[in-house]
Amino acid sequence: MATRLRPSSKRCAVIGGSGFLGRHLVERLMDRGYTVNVFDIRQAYELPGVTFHQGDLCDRQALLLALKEVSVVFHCASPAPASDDRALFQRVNIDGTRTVIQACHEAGVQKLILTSSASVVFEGTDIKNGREDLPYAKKPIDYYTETKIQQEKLVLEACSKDQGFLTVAIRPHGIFGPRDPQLVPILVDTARRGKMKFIIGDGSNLVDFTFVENVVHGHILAAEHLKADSPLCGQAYHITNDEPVRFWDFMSQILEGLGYSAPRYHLPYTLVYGIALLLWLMAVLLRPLIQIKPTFTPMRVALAGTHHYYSCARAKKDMGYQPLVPLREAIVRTVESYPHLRKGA
Ligand SMILES: NC(=O)c1ccc[n+]([C@@H]2O[C@H](COP(=O)([O-])OP(=O)(O)OC[C@H]3O[C@@H](n4cnc5c(N)ncnc54)[C@H](O)[C@@H]3O)[C@@H](O)[C@H]2O)c1
Ligand SMILES: CC(C)CCC[C@@H](C)[C@H]1CC[C@H]2C3=C(CC[C@]12C)[C@@]1(C)CC[C@H](O)[C@@H](C(=O)O)[C@@H]1CC3
Repeated sequence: MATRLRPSSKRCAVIGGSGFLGRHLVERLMDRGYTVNVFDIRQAYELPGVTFHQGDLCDRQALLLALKEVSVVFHCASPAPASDDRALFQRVNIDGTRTVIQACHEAGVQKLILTSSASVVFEGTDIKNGREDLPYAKKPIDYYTETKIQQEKLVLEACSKDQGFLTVAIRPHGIFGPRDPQLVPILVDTARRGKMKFIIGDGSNLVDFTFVENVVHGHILAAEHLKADSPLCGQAYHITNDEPVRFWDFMSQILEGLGYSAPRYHLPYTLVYGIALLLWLMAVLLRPLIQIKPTFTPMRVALAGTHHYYSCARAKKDMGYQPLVPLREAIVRTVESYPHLRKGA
């Protein structure tokens, strides 16, 4: 009879491990002596000691191969937030997460750490020092957020001390850092097209941006503190740099660091939001004829023109979280990591 090996507590799988956050997480886990399986729909790199399993997380059989003898699973896969493919979000973030939970049960996984998002409580209006007990957004601002809410609920509800299956959700906000395919590249592209001249609103709104290494640190702390007798079971935790910054100061520091001019002229928030809404509606109506991808989507305008920063008090108390890299250093390291995006490069 085949004997089933007891999963080692240092054997883990990273679903979405080819992505921006996932790869940073994999690298740090390796440094800390974990054995890592990556499961992703694409293989983006090779790393000695890391086993890649290419597949769709909606495919339970494919997942089961990657979860063999694994005790900890990090789930940080998602379609790109900018996509407007509702069916894809439903399939991957909701149905796929159900499949991940089912596969974890079948494989005897003990802990599941989900990368959620602080945006699950964001409805496009100000949030100042928001805590985790804020209600989920009743009117989520896009399909991404709508399905991240359902995904987080599924994972937290699956937590069962009786079954020996413990879950926790990490809610980062505005992740940035080397290799990020979103924030800096979109910002630079917008600047290169001459569209980063305007500040939306009066420019005083405070926002959290979180350096990727701090997000990774929060995930590993959560995995290591998640025990049957710990307060982490079935809970969500904000993980940010804990240094709210003016949205437009942050953008300006990145732009100027890369040699571009910072935005200077102010436009009223409601005007820009109205235009973004109109453009989005036009894009939806014209979709059968042409594909329009507006830069200033209602979501981006809301993120750029409102206060939204979150308290990390719960993570500090329950898992001893403190950001490892301060914002100033994080910005310098990020700017240095994009020589190809410098003005004139
Ligand atoms: N980037 C941010 O600012 C931010 C902030 C808060 C939360 N998050 C969350 O963090 C996680 C990671 O985000 P990221 O910025 O690294 O994104 P990313 O796009 O770089 O990585 C996501 C990975 O998931 C993989 N993936 C997508 N669909 C899949 C499928 N069906 N099966 C298997 N793999 C699949 C992709 O191939 C990709 O490698 C996501 O869950 C996202 O919602 C991101
Ligand atoms: C065109 C300009 C007005 C803005 C250009 C920069 C934007 C591309 C980024 C600024 C804030 C970013 C952000 C996200 C995507 C990129 C930005 C809009 C998220 C929506 C990505 C998904 C995460 O879950 C969100 C989160 O809760 O952290 C991000 C919020 C910030």
